[in-house]
Amino acid sequence: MTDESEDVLLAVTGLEVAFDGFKALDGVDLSVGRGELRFLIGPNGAGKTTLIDVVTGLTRPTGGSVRFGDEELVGRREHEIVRLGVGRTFQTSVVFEELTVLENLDLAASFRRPLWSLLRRRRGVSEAVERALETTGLQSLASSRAGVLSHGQRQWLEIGMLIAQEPRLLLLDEPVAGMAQDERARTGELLTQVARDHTVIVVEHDMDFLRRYASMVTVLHEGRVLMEGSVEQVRADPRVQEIYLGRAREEAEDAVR
Ligand SMILES: Nc1ncnc2c1ncn2[C@@H]1O[C@H](COP(=O)(O)OP(=O)(O)OP(=O)(O)O)[C@@H](O)[C@H]1O
Repeated sequence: MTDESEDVLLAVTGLEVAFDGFKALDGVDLSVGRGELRFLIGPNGAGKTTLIDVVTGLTRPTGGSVRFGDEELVGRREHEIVRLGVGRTFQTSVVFEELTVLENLDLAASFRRPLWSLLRRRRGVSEAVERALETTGLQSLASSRAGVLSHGQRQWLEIGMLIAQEPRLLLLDEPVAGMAQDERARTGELLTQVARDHTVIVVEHDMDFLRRYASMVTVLHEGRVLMEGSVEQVRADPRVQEIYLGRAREEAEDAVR
């Protein structure tokens, strides 16, 4: 999927991040094509969140480059990167509980709106918000307070808030963590749907979820890309079985079978 002729949206090259001499990222190369749904896996401390933090401008790398289309992202500030069309979710929620679902979406959409359009009196729901409501299936909850949503609905709202900002690239950090089985399935469908119009990178550990919804997987280990491939290739790789699952191979094979 990532041969050189492909239309690449995100090209990470030789990325390095050091924290007090410890290399959290140690020469990461990663190329993600337009419209791809890419899964990123790796054991605790592999550098997944650090990679997302660098792409979104939260952490400054000590070396390397992050190209997003024609733009270099390294050296840019977080809000500039959002404006260029990169959106992310955090492991902690950013939803305002006292506001309704619709108000949360509207507020999120306003982050990318130019100032003049915020000052202008707006009527009704913007197209971007309408689309986000529809995609996430939250229409019937539009006027409910976000505080009453279930864990899954809240995650969908957060994804909706990203969509409302009309990004070209979405980075999602463990979107199904803590979800019940039916919510996971709904989230998998949602990601598949979102990936029809966006490029999506998802950090996710759950092998069962990957088996169902992932096509291309990148495995990070100790700050480097260990391998890339289909879910089947990744599952079959003995290095992944050993390091990713962090146990004896025999035990790991049972776990991913
Ligand atoms: N601000 C920081 N200061 C010092 N060390 C850090 C900092 N942020 C991350 N690290 C270290 O960098 C390494 C990579 O961390 P990171 O959070 O990116 O891993 P991860 O793959 O996202 O892991 P997890 O699955 O546990 O979230 C870890 O060893 C972590 O302790």
